Amino acid sequence: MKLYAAHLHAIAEALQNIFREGAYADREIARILKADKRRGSNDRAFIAEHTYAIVRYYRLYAHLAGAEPQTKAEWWRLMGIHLLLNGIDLPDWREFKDLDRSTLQSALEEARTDRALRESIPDWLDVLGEEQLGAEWTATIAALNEQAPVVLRVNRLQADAAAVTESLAQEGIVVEPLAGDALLVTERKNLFRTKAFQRGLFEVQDYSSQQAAPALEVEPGQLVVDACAGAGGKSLHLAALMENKGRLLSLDIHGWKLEELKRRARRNGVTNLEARPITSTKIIKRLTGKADRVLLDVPCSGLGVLRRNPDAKWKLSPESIERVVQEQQEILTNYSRMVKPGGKLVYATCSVLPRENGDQLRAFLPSPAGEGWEVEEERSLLPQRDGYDGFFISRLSRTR
Ligand SMILES: C[S@@+](CC[C@H](N)C(=O)[O-])C[C@H]1O[C@@H](n2cnc3c(N)ncnc32)[C@H](O)[C@@H]1O
Repeated sequence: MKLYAAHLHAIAEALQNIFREGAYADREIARILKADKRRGSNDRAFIAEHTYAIVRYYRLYAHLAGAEPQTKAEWWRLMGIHLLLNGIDLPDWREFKDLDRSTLQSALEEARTDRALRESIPDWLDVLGEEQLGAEWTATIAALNEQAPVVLRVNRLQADAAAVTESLAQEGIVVEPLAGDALLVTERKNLFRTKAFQRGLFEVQDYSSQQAAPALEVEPGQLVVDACAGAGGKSLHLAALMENKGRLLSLDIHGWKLEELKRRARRNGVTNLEARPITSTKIIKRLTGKADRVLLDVPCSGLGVLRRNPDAKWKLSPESIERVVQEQQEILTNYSRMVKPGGKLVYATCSVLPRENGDQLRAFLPSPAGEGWEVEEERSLLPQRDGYDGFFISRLSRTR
């Protein structure tokens, strides 16, 4: 494989911004790719793939390099280590002069005996993961370091699986049916430029995440509240399941996320959705006892989606997890009031930690707010077992 210095410059710049300036990996990679319009799709794929891979294995590579990179030359050395360990021969450039594959391989063998180092995660996270998941943690964290499969959800308001498959095939993109409305993309391509995407025939959504909206068992005509709607991945799915009938209220504390949701709703042909920012407790109070269904896709550590956001492991801390656990309990306590007797609620996270998942239900049920509630279903999806993002989906019903 021929290496281009311009690509490595771009990767080094992205890494510097992610690790030293606190940039989010996905946004930084998008920015870097946009900055030079002359690049072809292979160049873009190379830059994105290797930047993500280095973010994923940053701790391990820094260990092998002997220090955390600060200068440009040190970032080049780290990239050299990554490329060599992935079987890519290095050109005779001065930045790579003292790197040798067999020396690196033996250092790697030694490092691999330490799980936190091998999986490139902070020590505190390794301790927490084992405490929370026991023997399952080793396989879970290894699976979370793999590349995520790309999955689509057919937008049933405007198409069916056959129409999406056919439209994508015309643009050279092959998909395979999974279950439900999910299609697996077998080759990485820019899906957002396709006609089918622009016409709102599908959304890109992980298979695990696609299980959340159906779990709420919505019916056309109901009043459904998506209380942590964000940019609306699950709201769009709920609208499709409601067949655009009834009322879907999409709430979030961040109005700017709802602006994105509205754009997506228009593209998806959704007509029964109202997006409202939560600016005070009034909106929740007014809905007390009114909703047939409430989805709580709560903020979480994101530990189930490390495949997609590998930089999260460097941005999380024990304190940030504590804070989010507190917020989740508050949201469950306050927002469950919106459900009417006989109604249902789904509590979901993209975390693998029981602390953010089942434990939250166990804390809620005996509390005053949990009176009259029952758990109907609880599912923990794990990447090594189920093949997709780590997710937790539970359905509760309000009996009185
Ligand atoms: C996991 S994300 C939601 C993702 C979204 N449901 C989707 O499918 O695309 C959690 C969302 O909760 C929002 N949030 C955080 N605290 C909140 C609160 N107290 N009330 C409502 N939304 C909140 C965040 O802004 C974020 O958009």
